Amino acid sequence: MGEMRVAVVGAGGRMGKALVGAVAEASGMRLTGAVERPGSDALGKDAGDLAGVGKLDVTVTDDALPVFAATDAVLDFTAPKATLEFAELAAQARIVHVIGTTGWSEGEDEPLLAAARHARIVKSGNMSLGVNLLASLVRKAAAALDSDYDIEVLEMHHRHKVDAPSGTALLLGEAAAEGRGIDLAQHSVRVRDGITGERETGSIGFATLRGGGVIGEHTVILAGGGERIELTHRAEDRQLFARGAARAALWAFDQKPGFYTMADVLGLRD
Ligand SMILES: NC(=O)C1=CN([C@@H]2O[C@H](COP(=O)(O)OP(=O)(O)OC[C@H]3O[C@@H](n4cnc5c(N)ncnc54)[C@H](OP(=O)(O)O)[C@@H]3O)[C@@H](O)[C@H]2O)C=CC1
Ligand SMILES: O=C(O)C1=N[C@H](C(=O)O)C[C@H](O)C1
Repeated sequence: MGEMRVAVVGAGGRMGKALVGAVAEASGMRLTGAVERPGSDALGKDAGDLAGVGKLDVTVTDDALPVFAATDAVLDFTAPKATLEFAELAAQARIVHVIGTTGWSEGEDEPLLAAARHARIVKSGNMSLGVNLLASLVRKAAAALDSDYDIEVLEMHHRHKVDAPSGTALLLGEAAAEGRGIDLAQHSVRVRDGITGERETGSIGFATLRGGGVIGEHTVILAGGGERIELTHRAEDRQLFARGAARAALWAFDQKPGFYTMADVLGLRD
């Protein structure tokens, strides 16, 4: 194979710009398309200039169809509604669709399973090696410690983040639930307010902080009688996620159509 052709959707966003930078610096791929929504200020601009990495001769467009028809992979960190639309196009074009979008409501991402019959989808709430390794550690810790150890997931992000709990917090909560052999949806406590009553044994709690420019910080706490274990990841640069997405695209190119996660890409499935 020659260089892989890669397009970025949401190219004017925080992650979109980081993704354009990651594709530009990666070997084995080149940027061939950049998409934003109709009305965006980014339309008509050069994607490289917009990302601060110099001209790449790729103009940002709102017409996704021809972009998808002329690319091998799409990197998509946008919003759930947009990602579902892009998934249909990626399935029609039978290409790789790397999805970092978070903020999915219960069942909303199910159409992605149908799209994965034709596309190679890699979806994860966090594309970093560190968080996916952390998820393995959380699964092990939750399996090793019984429900005398209360599990809480704490996260902090920048003031612009629109969804909570973060995709990463949910991924870590899933890992804890898997370790415990329970269903997260049945045992999660996502908000506490007022007279909540005592903590229910075996529940998995979530707490959300928002402020400033924090890229992403997550701690899983296992609190027992007389001791507390805390497993923490701190992201210091968005490029971490963008490089992970580029790596996922290269990996997925050689796979059959299907639905994959970063644990598959990184060989971390236990
Ligand atoms: N999995 C991971 O590793 C990571 C995931 N994320 C997730 O990525 C997503 C984006 O985050 P972030 O970059 O900070 O957010 P931004 O709001 O900065 O970027 C999202 C971009 O997508 C654009 N967009 C929305 N709808 C469409 C559409 N229909 N067509 C084309 N473009 C569209 C937005 O345009 P406009 O602003 O004009 O609406 C915006 O430019 C979030 O869900 C976030 O949680 C973030 C970091 C890491
Ligand atoms: O919105 C963000 O910024 C991030 N979102 C992802 C999430 O919801 O977990 C990943 C990362 O923490 C940054």
